[in-house]
Amino acid sequence: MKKLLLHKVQQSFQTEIPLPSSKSESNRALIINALAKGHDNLSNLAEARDTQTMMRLLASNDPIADVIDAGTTMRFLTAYYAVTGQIKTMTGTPRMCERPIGILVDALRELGAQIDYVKTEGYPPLQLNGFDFKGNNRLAIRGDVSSQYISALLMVAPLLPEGLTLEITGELGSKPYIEMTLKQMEAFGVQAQADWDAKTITVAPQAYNPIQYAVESDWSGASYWFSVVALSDNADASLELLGLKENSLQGDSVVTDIMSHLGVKSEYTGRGFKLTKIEPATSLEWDFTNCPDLAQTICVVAAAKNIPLTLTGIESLKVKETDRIMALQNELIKFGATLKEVETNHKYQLTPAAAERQVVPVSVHTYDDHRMAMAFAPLALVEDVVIEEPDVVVKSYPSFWNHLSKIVTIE
Ligand SMILES: O=C(O)C1=C[C@@H](OP(=O)(O)O)[C@@H](O)[C@H](O)C1
Ligand SMILES: C=C(OP(=O)(O)O)C(=O)O
Repeated sequence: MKKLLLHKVQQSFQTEIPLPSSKSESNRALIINALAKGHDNLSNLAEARDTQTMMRLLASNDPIADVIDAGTTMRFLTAYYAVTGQIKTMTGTPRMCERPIGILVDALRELGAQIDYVKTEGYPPLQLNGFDFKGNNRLAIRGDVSSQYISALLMVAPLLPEGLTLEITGELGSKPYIEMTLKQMEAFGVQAQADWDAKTITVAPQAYNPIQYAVESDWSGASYWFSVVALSDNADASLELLGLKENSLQGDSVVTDIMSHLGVKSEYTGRGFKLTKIEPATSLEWDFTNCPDLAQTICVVAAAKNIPLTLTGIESLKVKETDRIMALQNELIKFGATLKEVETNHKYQLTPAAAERQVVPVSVHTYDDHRMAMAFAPLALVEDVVIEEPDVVVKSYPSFWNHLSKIVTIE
C-alpha cells in the first residue's frame, strides 16, 4: 500500500474499539518468561510486529538476529543474549543502525559481555561473543537517552552472580517504563529495591518463577482514539475502548489527563474506558518526559483544535523511529501549524494557524514511523487527508486501519 485517502464523514459515532495489547508489556513478559524457562504461560501477547519479532528471535537458533525497527527488541535481546552467553549478530533497519546503543553496550561490557561493533562505534550492528563475569555488581548508567537500556539490564540482573545496583546519572526520562519493568519482574517473583531520590535500583541474585501472565491493552494505541473523539464535531460522539485497565502498568495512561484538557472525558466502565466530548482548555503546557510516545498525538490534536501548546521533555523524540521533532515540524506546517524550539532549555511551542496551509487533501509523509501515521489519521474527522506508507502501523497496531474504518471512509 502506497497511500490511503481518508474521507471525513458527517454522521456521529458511538462504537467500540477492541484495542490491541501493549507491545512494551509483551516484550518484557517474553524476555522474563524466557529467563524463567516458562512455556506457553503468556496470554494476550501483542499482534505488534515488534512483539512478533521478539517471539521469532527468542525461538530461533539463527546466529543473526534482525530486530527490524523494534527498539525494545534490540535493547532487551542484546542484554538477554549477552548475559546468557549467546553468540549473535544483532542488526536491524538502516534507522535502527542510527539509534544509539553505546550506553547499554558499555554497561554490558563492564559486567563481562564480549561485544564488538560491526560498523560504527556506539550503534548496531553488534557482534555478541559470549559472557565472562567480571565480578562487577554496581554500574553508573545515563538515564537521559533511553530508559530501555535500564529496563534491559534490570531484567537480566537477577541472573548475575552478585546481582546488580544501577546508579542512574543525569535526567531520567521515560521513568514509567522502568517502573513497568520492575512490576513485571515482581509478578514473576523477583524483588528489586528502587530508591528514586538516590536514583539507584538494586536487584539481588534470584530466580524468576514461571507464572501465567496476561498482557494488558495498549494505552499508547488508545491515544489515537482520544484524538478521534477530540476532533469529532458531533457533541454526542463517543467511543468505548475495550481492554484497558483502570490501574495500568503503562505510563501512557496519563493520556486521560492530557486529553481532559483537549476536550475528551474518559470514564472506566469495567471493560475499558468510555470517551465523550467536553469543553477543551484554551491553551496547554505539558512535560512529556514520562510519556514521549504521546507527544505526536497531542501535537496534532492541539494544532487541529487551535489550542496553543507548550512542550517540554521531548528531546528523546530525536532518536526514535525517526527524528520525530523534525517529522512533526515538516508535517504540521502543511496544516498551517508551526512547532519551534523557543528556549535553549528544550522548550517547544506549537502555534496553530501560524503559517499558510496547504490545500485539502494534505498528504502526510510518515517517515517509517507508525506514530506519525496514527497521530495524523484522526485529522480525517476534520478534513480529507492522505496518509503515505500506511503499512508502518504494523510496528505496534496492525489492525489500526481496520478499526478506523468503523468511523472514517478509507480508500
Ligand atoms: O521500554 C519501553 O517499552 C519503551 C520505552 C520508551 O522508550 P525510551 O525509554 O527510549 O524513551 C518508549 O518511547 C518506547 O516506545 C517503549
Ligand atoms: C519509540 C517506540 O518504540 P521503540 O523505541 O521500541 O522502537 C515507539 O513505539 O514509539
